[in-house]
Amino acid sequence: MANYDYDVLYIGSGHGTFDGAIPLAARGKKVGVIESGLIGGTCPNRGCNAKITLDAPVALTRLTEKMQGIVNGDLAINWTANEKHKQEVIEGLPDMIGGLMKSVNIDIIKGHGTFQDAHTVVVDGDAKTAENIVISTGQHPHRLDIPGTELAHDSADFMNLTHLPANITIIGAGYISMEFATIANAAGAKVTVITHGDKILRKFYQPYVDQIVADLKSRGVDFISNAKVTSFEEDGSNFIVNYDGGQVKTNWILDATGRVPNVDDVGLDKVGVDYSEKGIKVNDHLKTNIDNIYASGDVIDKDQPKLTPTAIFESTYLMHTFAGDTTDPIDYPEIPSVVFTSPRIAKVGVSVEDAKKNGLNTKENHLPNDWYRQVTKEEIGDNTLVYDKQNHLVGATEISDQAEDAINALLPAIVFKFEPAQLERLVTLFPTIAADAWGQI
Ligand SMILES: Cc1cc2nc3c(=O)[nH]c(=O)nc-3n(C[C@H](O)[C@H](O)[C@H](O)COP(=O)(O)OP(=O)(O)OC[C@H]3O[C@@H](n4cnc5c(N)ncnc54)[C@H](O)[C@@H]3O)c2cc1C
Ligand SMILES: NC(=O)c1ccc[n+]([C@@H]2O[C@H](COP(=O)([O-])OP(=O)(O)OC[C@H]3O[C@@H](n4cnc5c(N)ncnc54)[C@H](O)[C@@H]3O)[C@@H](O)[C@H]2O)c1
Repeated sequence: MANYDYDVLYIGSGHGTFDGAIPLAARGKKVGVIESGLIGGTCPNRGCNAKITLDAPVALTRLTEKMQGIVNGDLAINWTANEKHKQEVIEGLPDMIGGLMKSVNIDIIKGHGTFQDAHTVVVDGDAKTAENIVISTGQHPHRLDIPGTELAHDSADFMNLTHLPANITIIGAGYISMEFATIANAAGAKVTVITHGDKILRKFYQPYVDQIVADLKSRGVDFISNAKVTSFEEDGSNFIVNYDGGQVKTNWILDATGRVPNVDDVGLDKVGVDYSEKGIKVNDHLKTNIDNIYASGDVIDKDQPKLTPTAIFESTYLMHTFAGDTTDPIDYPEIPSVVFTSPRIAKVGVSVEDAKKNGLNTKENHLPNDWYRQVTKEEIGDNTLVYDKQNHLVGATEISDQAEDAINALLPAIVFKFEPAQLERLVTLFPTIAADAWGQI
């Protein structure tokens, strides 16, 4: 067998890599990780962790708003202090993740990796060879191809703002648009959202999305729908967003029109790896069309949501493959997703739409009728539970302040198809959101 530098070499150090690479190296495999940016990739440095830190005061102000009269006094978010706190929370993460890698003798190779051949990746002129290579290069923000596109900013720029612009215009109607519209509005910015269709958060249950949009509108967020943005212009120190039906003057533009897989500049054509604009094509073993080259995380062209838990599941699956634990194909469980608006919308499993199409039973609950949600005077809250013909819970979606935790609590029953007798043995703490999600309260 050829003498390679590594058993497994990963390009990229995000969740698509490190959750699997660390236990793999701990089991004695020689592992290398190439990273051109911050160790840990998007989620810790400019994604989930940063975003949820900025969101925490939003959730707090929403709670105190509802409790006015019981607690007195308005709260205001100090943006500059919030951004600084976010930075304090995340700035140690690359060293922490890098430290975990080094503790199991993973070589961290700083620089941009490109394939030279199927077993060789070159980083700044240095060739690194490996028996197996995992492409885990993630995605980057999509930018509108219009005049003045360079005047807009992306999600990372938003989270690094040390001062909040008075007026922000957001293009797009997905996760980033809705989460950042919520955060910016709560911190005092005038927010306008421009969408090219009339569907917001199109992958989430629309009656719940409508409630989020109505709430944001009541808080002063403007929505301009069915608008094709045609250009951005400078207007002194401000900007103009031109669209087919008019224009918006603004201090700051966020282009939130999606993310694009990092498939360029990796040398994929050189080694003949198949890919498209949706990402790298893999089989049910996460293997590309080249025998020893795999892919993991957001860069894969897949039906599963491009989220951190999916990337963790894939890197863990590849760890078991490379360690020799399994030759089975990957078997994805139901993967939950949540949009961290305030309130949140979360979901897992069979959607309400599919349930209705397929004649499955659905049970709708209006949560403000539930005493536990009355504790915090929750006003916006609904969930729909979906049951199969044998009465197993197979899907759930919820809009509420703690929808993410409610869905997490229901997850085991959905993934493992718990029987009623098993449910009886699940004794949850009381009173808690997990108990409430099960209808035990
Ligand atoms: C604003 C935002 C908020 C998000 N919030 C959530 C959330 O709340 N929950 C959730 O589950 N998901 C969230 N996500 C998605 C989540 O961040 C991604 O699904 C996850 O980070 C994917 O991990 P990955 O390892 O596939 O890619 P990444 O984390 O993007 O890692 C890829 C790494 O590869 C490196 N790289 C690329 N090309 C090369 C090369 N040629 N050589 C060397 N290195 C290279 C990059 O520098 C990067 O560090 C969010 C994303 C964004 C942008
Ligand atoms: N809570 C979370 O888990 C979370 C939060 C943020 C981001 N993410 C991840 O990051 C990804 C990227 O987020 P995102 O919000 O940028 O993408 P998205 O795919 O959720 O939304 C993109 C939006 O841009 C619109 N759009 C696309 N092209 C356009 C055009 N030419 N003009 C106008 N609008 C256009 C789409 O219709 C859509 O509304 C998500 O898909 C998700 O995988 C997850």
